[in-house]
Amino acid sequence: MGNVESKSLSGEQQYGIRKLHTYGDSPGNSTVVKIFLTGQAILNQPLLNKGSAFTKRERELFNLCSLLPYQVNSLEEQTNRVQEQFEQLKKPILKNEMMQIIHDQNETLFYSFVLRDLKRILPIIYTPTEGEYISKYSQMFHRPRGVYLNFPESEKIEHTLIEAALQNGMTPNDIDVIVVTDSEQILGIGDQGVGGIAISTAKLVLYTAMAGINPARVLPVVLDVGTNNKDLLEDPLYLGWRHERIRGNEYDAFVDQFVGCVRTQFKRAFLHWEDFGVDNARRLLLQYRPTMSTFNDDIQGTGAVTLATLLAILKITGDTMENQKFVVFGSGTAGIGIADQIRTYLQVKKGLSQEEAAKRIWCLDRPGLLTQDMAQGGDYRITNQQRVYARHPDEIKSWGDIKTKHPQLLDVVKHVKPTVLIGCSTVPGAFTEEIVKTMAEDCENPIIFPLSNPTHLHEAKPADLFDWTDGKVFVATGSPFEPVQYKDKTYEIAECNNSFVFPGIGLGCVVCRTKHCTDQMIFAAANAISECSPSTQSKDRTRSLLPDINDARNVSIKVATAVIEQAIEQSENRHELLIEDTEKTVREFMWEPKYSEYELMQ
Ligand SMILES: O=C([O-])CC(=O)C(=O)O
Ligand SMILES: [Mg+2]
Repeated sequence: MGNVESKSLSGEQQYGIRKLHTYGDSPGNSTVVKIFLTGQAILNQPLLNKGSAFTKRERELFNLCSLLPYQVNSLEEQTNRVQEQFEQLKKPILKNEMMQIIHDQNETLFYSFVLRDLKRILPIIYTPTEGEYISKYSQMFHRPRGVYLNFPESEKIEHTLIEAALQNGMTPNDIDVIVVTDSEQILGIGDQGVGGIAISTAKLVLYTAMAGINPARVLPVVLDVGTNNKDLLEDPLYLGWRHERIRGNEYDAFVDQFVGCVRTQFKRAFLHWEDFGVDNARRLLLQYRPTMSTFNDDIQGTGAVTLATLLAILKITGDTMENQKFVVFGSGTAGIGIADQIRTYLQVKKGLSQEEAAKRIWCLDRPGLLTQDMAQGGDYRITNQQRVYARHPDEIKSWGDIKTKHPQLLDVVKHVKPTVLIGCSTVPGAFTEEIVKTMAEDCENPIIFPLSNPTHLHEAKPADLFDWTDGKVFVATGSPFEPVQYKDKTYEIAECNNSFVFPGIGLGCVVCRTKHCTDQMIFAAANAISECSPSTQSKDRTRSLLPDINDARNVSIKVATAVIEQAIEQSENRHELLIEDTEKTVREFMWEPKYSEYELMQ
């Protein structure tokens, strides 16, 4: 990483406590930023570069006069230019590439454009286009972004992380959010090796855009522990460590070294886990959750936004969570994460026992319905987290006519008569017409969420779900979909993506410096989102079940406030805050894309 100045500084001063630039102590916008760099070096720092917006005074002060065209632009004018360039490109992947170039040149300008129409830009810089970019990472690579922690260089972990913070003009203690992936299960597209760095970057872009986390105070991290993706291993352009995935004790020690460094050096950071494989995601969360402020997006984020959408629907129908029968199709990280979130909600909020709560949830995976006899050996290895939902064989016997070894989705729908069907299977088209019609026969308001990502992996298309249920369905999807025209009405489709919830949860945890991220805090977040549902607020089913993405910043304020209030109630806050001031404190914490004034650091 880095340039000559930072290397010599950090060498002299053991990672260099002297910063190249300083934004002041406030996480929000600083009015004056002091900078040690001049000339080209300042233009090469995307967090500092203003491009054509450097004022004449700053051009003199920092030796920039001959390095920039004469005209001085405002941020608004620069954003208009980006807009024109963006409109000229037709293919989403090219737009994505263009956005990366802007991001690497000038972060303020990047966020100014992103926030102009977040709803339109999000599918370009996030799901689904970011998935395409990740799968082509080594071919499309222009320049590095983020922190690459490579297994063969494990002795450098601490140095690399601290150096990355300094590059941003921060000390480790200033870092608010770290997103880490090991890329084993990226979205629904599996093991992507080093390319997974781009999911960490994309999630952090959302923290900044949607929740105002200062972009200088974040670190995107990939743990490159090898890859089992044959195509990548055979690709001569592949940029990651060409080695099969490290497992077992060596893997655990590497992760532990990383987390240990976060805990000891990055004391204020909220650690967000993204797209780990099913065997590691929950295990690591459970291991580290008791001792730090940490969160797994695929388990808790996806679970929380699904819960928020369900709560919004139940507010419309007047029904209750404990009355529902849930079928979860696809029992990987996200599927079991959702099941767990629903179950824990029923336990904590509705007073059900674990057994009573789990009984309301039927989970299927590749072989079919998860059953207890499956757990006693056989051809499918059921995990401990899935075991909670495994059904008693007697229940299946009572169904009689099952032709396959394990009941399939249609059998389950026929016999269970679910009210909620959730897809996390990455099996496109798995919710067939027959299955959906069977469900709708016995159910007044079928709730169907095909959540697999990206778009081409959805279990059903929203338009078909309306057709097959005579318009009775409540739908939410994992990737964005166009509104559906059914009979004389147009229905907005809610994107039930964890992007609605993680930025606000992270913001809340960071503002009050919570010791842990508890289940109660996640329920508070889900409830806050359900209260912002346009459909619920207007009692109009054609409106989206989840808030408009362009309203994301306001939603994040509500979510963060709810999280902090819950944290205070549980004495989890390390930062003293008065409940009355919470929302104001949250707002003041938030960074906005606007230029600060620059002074020379002496
Ligand atoms: O990134 C997204 O769009 C949602 C998510 O976490 C996943 O699919 O793994
Ligand atoms: Mg994910």
